[in-house]
Amino acid sequence: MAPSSESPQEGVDGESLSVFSSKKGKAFTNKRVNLVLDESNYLLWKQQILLTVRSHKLEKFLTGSIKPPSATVRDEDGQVINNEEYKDYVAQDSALASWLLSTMSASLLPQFVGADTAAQIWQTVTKFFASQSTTSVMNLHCRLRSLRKGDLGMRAYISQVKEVCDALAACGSPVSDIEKIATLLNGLPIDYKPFVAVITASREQFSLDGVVSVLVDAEMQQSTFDQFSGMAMSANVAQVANPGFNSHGNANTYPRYSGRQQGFQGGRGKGRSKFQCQLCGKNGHLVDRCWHRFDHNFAGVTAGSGSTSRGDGAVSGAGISKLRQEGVAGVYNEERASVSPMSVAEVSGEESPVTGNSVTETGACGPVQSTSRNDLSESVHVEEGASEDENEVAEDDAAIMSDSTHAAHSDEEAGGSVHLGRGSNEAEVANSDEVCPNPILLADTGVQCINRSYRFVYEVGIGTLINQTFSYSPQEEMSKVPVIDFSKQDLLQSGSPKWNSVRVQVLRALEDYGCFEASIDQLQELRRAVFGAAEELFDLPLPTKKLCVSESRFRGYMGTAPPLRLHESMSIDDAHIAGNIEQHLTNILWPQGNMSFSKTMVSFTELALRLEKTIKRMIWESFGLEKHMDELINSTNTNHHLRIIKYESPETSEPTLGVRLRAHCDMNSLTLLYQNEVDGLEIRNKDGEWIKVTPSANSFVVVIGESFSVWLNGRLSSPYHRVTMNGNKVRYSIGLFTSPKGGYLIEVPKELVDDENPLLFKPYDHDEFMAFYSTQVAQGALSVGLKAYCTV
Ligand SMILES: O=C(O)CCC(=O)C(=O)O
Ligand SMILES: [Fe+2]
Repeated sequence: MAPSSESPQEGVDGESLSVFSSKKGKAFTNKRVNLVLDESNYLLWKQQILLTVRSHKLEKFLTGSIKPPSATVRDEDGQVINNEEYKDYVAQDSALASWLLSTMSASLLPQFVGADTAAQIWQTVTKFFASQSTTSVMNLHCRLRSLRKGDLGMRAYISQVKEVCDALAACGSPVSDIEKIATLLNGLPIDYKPFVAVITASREQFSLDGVVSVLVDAEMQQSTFDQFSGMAMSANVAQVANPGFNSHGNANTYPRYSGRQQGFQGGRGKGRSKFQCQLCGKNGHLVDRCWHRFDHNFAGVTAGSGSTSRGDGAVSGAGISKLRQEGVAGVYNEERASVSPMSVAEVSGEESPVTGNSVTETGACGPVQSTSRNDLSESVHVEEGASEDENEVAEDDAAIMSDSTHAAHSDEEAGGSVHLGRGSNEAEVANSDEVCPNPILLADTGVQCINRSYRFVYEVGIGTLINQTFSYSPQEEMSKVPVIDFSKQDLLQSGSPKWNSVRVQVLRALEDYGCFEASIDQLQELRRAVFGAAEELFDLPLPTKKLCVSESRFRGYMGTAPPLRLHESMSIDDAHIAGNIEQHLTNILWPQGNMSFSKTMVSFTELALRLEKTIKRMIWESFGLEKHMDELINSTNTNHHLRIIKYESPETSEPTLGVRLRAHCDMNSLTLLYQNEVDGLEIRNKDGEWIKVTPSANSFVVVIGESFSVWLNGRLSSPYHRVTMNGNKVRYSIGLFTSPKGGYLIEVPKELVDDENPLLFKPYDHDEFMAFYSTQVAQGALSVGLKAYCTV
């Protein structure tokens, strides 16, 4: 006979009742939080408690909004009997109350004497900290106002601001995002003025995370620029391409430009929609730029998603499954899921969380003279300081002024060894008889981590998987650009196992680094001749070299300008066209002829071109764009620009010791670089660390450019790179830079657009963009980079 309540369902809803079972209560009391409440950590404690309690649907017990059922009920005979539901209620409430007390430090416990229910305890704790807070609210506000960055690192400074804001929130005096932004900006040194101006003058308000992102990048730029004596910080502004704003207030005059503020938040990958922070769950930034990260304890919370975040930055519960579902590549573990502080884990191949289209690390460096079309077609080298001679470029300013978009994302996957099976998609792989990748691996450290191959299969859904074993070691993976062997490329047939195997590696390398080393045996045979020719060229008298001029800016000879003579280059457009090298280079420099020079450079160009085509084809195939192949190949068949660069050995007294070519992204589609034995190229990885590229004698370094990234709707990103040199040897490098041909509209293939991956970029003409870009730069405006230029 089921007892009926004396006052049936009073204040008790069925759903809540369902958790009253003592069984569940028991499970709940076992739930541990890793933080003990003391005088200093109320906010963190409260977060954890609330999330845990909510996940058990017991919040009403805390707030007191649930009323206990009647203690007695009448049975069918009208006899008063004890109400089982009441007993359950008391059991549950007591379990919660005692659990709450167990999360408090002993010094606080006396405050709770007499508080018997969860609601009473909650009230007491809230009051206690509120009353404590009132005494300190004023102090905290004063402190907030007086915070200054000073010599603190940017992250430490942001952490301080956050701490005080959190303390204020804990005292019931929350600080709005606008106030937080104002505080952050207010405490910056004068050097950051240009950035502050950009943020405050932006038509669309920056989000807090956007500001954090800008500041973190600004600091990095600052340190890059510190290496250049006498360089005005304001010069950097020109690189802060925040759509919708420029120093002349006229960036939006360009008709196709949307003016939407997406600067500082662009990024790499599939689509804005998935660009979601793993910590706070908000869209538009990833965890490394999340305001919530800036706690001492790396606290963060995904309130909306119901995941619990702990003081050590752990993300658990729903957070884990969310990360896993989305293929986030941070190292995590079921029990103690921690996202590495520096891990800007790629959420399904997201676009750069860091700088998007806005902040470049390069920095503008003074006026650019030419504004004509075709002036710049790859990374744009900008002069610092006026050079008297049109053909002379201040050496360190072969500084590159590109619409740099940096992809600071980090896939920190620890390793294991994976054997890929066959299958056309994830499901097939899973059903395959062959070994299929496991989504979770156990790394050497014993920590579970995401298996990159699994994610790869899942995301790319490639048609045929190759039986291949990949082994991962985190150290190796993050410290060295991948090397891919193309030596048998002539034997490679699209679709052959060898081809597919290389293709997989290419895609992965580009996803992870935006570049790789392509080793190709044939290159070794050309090596001596190539660098002999380069030496011969730059050894020519200056007046002879200056004979090589071009209508295009940054073509022909660009020499060094005093006082620093550390960089010169010779460039030729359309190097792939038969006879161009001989006609426009050799015959000018050596009127008497120089067959061996021509032959060497032609052979080199041919080899590079073959490789370039192979790589492009592989990329398109990886994204299922085969049917566009002819069109795509055609559109990039021209505009192969060959540049031979000489980096003079540094002089020890030289103030800019180190950086020879500033950090930049290439704006063209693909760059192939070949260097002599003197290393110097560095690539910035997803963790923001510079890693040395030490290519072998038979390797090209292949770097993806912005244009390709746009074409692929943001699927791959162009990496920052730079050249640093400290030795006493001369460095030569030769680059083949491929750009889309002018007059051709680069349009994102419809295969790359769907609900998950909305169209990010409008069709654009590369030459038109370059003309627009160089005009902007010449005007000293904030440069709108390629992605901002054609963003939807
Ligand atoms: O010399 C090198 O290795 C890099 C050159 C480069 O990045 C460029 O010219 O865009
Ligand atoms: Fe470059």
